[in-house]
Amino acid sequence: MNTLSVRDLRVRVGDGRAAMTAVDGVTLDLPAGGALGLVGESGSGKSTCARAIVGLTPAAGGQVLLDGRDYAGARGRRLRELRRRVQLVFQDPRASLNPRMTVGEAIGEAAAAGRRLSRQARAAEVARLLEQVALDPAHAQVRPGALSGGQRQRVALARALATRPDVIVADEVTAALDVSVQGSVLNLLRRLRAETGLGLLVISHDLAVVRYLCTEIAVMHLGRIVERAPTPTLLAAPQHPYTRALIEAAALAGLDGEQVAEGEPPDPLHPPSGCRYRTICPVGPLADESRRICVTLDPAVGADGRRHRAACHFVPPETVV
Ligand SMILES: Nc1ncnc2c1ncn2[C@@H]1O[C@H](COP(=O)(O)OP(=O)(O)OP(=O)(O)O)[C@@H](O)[C@H]1O
Repeated sequence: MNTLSVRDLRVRVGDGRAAMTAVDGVTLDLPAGGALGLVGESGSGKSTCARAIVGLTPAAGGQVLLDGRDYAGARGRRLRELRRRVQLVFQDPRASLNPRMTVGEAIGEAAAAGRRLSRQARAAEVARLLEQVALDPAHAQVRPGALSGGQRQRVALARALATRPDVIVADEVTAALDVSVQGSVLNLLRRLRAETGLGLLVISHDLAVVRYLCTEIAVMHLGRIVERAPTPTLLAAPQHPYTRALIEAAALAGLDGEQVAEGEPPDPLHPPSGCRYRTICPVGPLADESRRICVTLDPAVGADGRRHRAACHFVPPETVV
């Protein structure tokens, strides 16, 4: 059974001439206790997707299902329930932790949301959560400004755990940290998942991060999922040219896929006309785009050598939802 299922999610951002579809029909499934990675270069729409899942950005269409119940467009009590069950942890905990609250107050407030806890029970819960993220319970007395980046991220995770969520959406949670502490936060996430049975949706531009944490990876490009497969399969036998480019770039950069090797990412406001993968397509650029022949192995679109349609997607066999 999937804890979290996202169906055909669409999100529009920006206004007027700058309006664009940042998330364009995304479908994802996170099994209970599973770990799914969402990778793609900067601007591909990963964070917008995460924000829409927890209702921070309105969806223009689609469903966000938790145990089969749709929370897309939820308000009031249902929105609070969604945000209790799906916790979003951001790249920069300074932005999400109130600098005026002590660590204990921030975690205690989350722990007490929606249930009655005595002062004593709240303090005990804060201490338990701090221990769970490998911080000394004495940290409850300090403010976030007195902590290191790695410690702050642990506090953000403790606060997320305080609501007893089914899923944590970890959006670039190690990107702002020193390399020396990135590993310990990744280990913590892995341990928490094993200990608590939490589902993890890991959002990162860094293939090494999702490879380490996730059993399955979905690749996002210009607002769409272009490929999804179990981690070893995706890394060993990528089907989509964009996935291949991402993996090649990661190999060049020591498995950090920040920049696809083919140059600048396309401008999402003005996506390429015709086939959006033509620059990385195995066929290569064609003078006359209307004559592009699809060489994918997917019998529905390419094995018979039919032409690409104007906005054709590369559809690798068996891997795309
Ligand atoms: N509120 C907004 N107003 C206008 N454009 C937006 C807004 N939010 C996101 N976008 C645009 O939507 C696209 C997707 O952005 P998003 O942050 O989701 O990508 P991302 O893959 O998470 O990249 P990054 O890792 O750099 O954050 C980008 O082109 C971005 O500029």
